[in-house]
Amino acid sequence: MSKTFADGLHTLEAVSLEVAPGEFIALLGPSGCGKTTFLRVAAGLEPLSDGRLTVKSAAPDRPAEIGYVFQTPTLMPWASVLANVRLPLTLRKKPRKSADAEAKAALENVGLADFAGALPRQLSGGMAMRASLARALVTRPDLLLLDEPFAALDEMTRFRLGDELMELQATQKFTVLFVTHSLYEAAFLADRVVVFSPRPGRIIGEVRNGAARPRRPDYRTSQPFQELVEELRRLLSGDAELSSSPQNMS
Ligand SMILES: Nc1ncnc2c1ncn2[C@@H]1O[C@H](COP(=O)(O)OP(=O)(O)OP(=O)(O)O)[C@@H](O)[C@H]1O
Repeated sequence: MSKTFADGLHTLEAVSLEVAPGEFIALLGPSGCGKTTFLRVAAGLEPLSDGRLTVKSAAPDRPAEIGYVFQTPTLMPWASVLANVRLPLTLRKKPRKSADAEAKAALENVGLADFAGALPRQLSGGMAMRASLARALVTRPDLLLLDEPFAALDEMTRFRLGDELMELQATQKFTVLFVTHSLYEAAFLADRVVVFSPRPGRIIGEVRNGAARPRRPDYRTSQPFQELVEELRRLLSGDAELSSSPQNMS
């Protein structure tokens, strides 16, 4: 698929990617190469200029369900955490009682069961991101799109949320497209890291990580992990804007 915006900006060029159900894909690339645009196209928020993109549903009787997590949690500040997480179900006209039950279960899955009645401003950054994740998962999506979800968080919280995301995916089996600037985060989380060129974004390579998932935190200090990061660094070398310093390790 390719994407050129109305103002003529050619953003994605002949991107071809096939993703298997349950696969965890990390998208890496220099700033402005079109990673967010790629997610927006996948979510149906942005039309394509050329080519096609299909998201298949796991169930034959309904269209594919897609969840989207943004870099900032984008919670409604006036509504409780429960109401925020319930929102996608409310928009689907799900009866209140079952919507509440499902939203509570989603909050429990992300460790926020005790904060259902809290307002977003009462949450830490990591907790707000957990609530955002619960809101995206409450519809049980086939495909979860995450756009640098942990970028604004401190390093320990990034580590913890990465571990938790991996656990959630292991039990709920959704497919993931995860945009990040951190090669460490990509190498830790993904089955496959797809690397984009500078704009117009093309796929210039991909690195597979066959380590069993969910990976334990100590995988981050293992030799295979370090080698994978090096391979990614080599693939990206020359991309000055790509952050690859150890403090971004996740
Ligand atoms: N609606 C739009 N109209 C015109 N240009 C746009 C639009 N949305 C994004 N762009 C441009 O497309 C290019 C790619 O943007 P995009 O946000 O997809 O890149 P990115 O790889 O996610 O960047 P970053 O890593 O900095 O978040 C940028 O130059 C951006 O300004």
